[in-house]
Amino acid sequence: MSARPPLAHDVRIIDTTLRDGSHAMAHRFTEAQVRDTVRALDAAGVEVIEVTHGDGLGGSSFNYGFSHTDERHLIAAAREEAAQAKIAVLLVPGIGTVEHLKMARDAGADMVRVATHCTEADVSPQHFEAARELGMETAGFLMMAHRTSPEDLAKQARIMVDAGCQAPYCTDSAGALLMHEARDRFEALVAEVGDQAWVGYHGHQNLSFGVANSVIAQEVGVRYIDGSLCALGAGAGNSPTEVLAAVFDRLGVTTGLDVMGLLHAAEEVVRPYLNRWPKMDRNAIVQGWAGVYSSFLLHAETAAERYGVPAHEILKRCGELGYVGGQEDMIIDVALSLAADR
Ligand SMILES: CC[C@H](O)CC(=O)C(=O)O
Ligand SMILES: [Mn+2]
Repeated sequence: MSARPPLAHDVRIIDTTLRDGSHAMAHRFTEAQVRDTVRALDAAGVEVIEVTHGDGLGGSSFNYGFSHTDERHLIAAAREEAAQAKIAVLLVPGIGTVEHLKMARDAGADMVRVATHCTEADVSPQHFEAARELGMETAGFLMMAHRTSPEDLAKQARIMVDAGCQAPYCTDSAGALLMHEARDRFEALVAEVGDQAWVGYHGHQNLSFGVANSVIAQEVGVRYIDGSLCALGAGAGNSPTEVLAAVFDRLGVTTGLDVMGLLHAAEEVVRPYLNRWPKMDRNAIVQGWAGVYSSFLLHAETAAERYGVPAHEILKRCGELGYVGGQEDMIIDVALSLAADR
């Protein structure tokens, strides 16, 4: 177990525009976009900025999509631009390795978020151990958190915390958690590890609950909350950082964020480079409704075009079949079988 870092404010907002947003950008971030975005987030008081391929370190591949610019360069560029913010990277064991983590540390990353499916935390301990040896802050994503019970999620968080995770997250990868379902999971995590670690929440907007669930999270003791400028992220995107800042300010919950600075960052820095602004369209809503991994969206849209079947049908079928992150190749299988049925 590792001591958790002190909190500077009531909640610590972690911005993932440059990591989860990579999914929505088809992993095409340029160095200039990363530099401009980090400068704006840093100036607005964001304490932690995540920069990695959408699928984490080592994600640039045929299966997940090739990055425009090598993530080592993007991490190093982010480090140069950030005056006060820490730079975080994401690592999914099996996609990224300890070698990738060392590379990220050398490039200037201060924190790693190790992400596993919500029932598979036992693949994470060696990565937490390596991160602590490298002197990095740690957090752990329990992805697709709707797919297990609050009690089991808490047991999985315990595995991560015992391995050196300072902040296990309820990660609503499908944007599927209704408010009472989110609350039950937050409460279970806080009860299990809240005296040793910070509990985190990472939301997606597929059913529009990212911000509402963030408010519930803060109320019941969650202290790390994720957002993205312009909601830039997979599916319908993440809880917008600029909205989180405004809402918490109205609630009198301190974040250390400058609302006007974030609105500038969203409107003047991020919006001009968006090819698509994540939104609650039919495909994204089906993801939240059927509990489908948000990162499947672009893959399903590509398969839909290639095989002539609607993306929302592909996504619905992926939900029925219970596919999880890492099974992106099955999307083609589903599209082929739907095409054959026609
Ligand atoms: C690594 C994949 C994934 O995008 C992590 C995440 O943001 C989520 O599960 O929501
Ligand atoms: Mn996400």
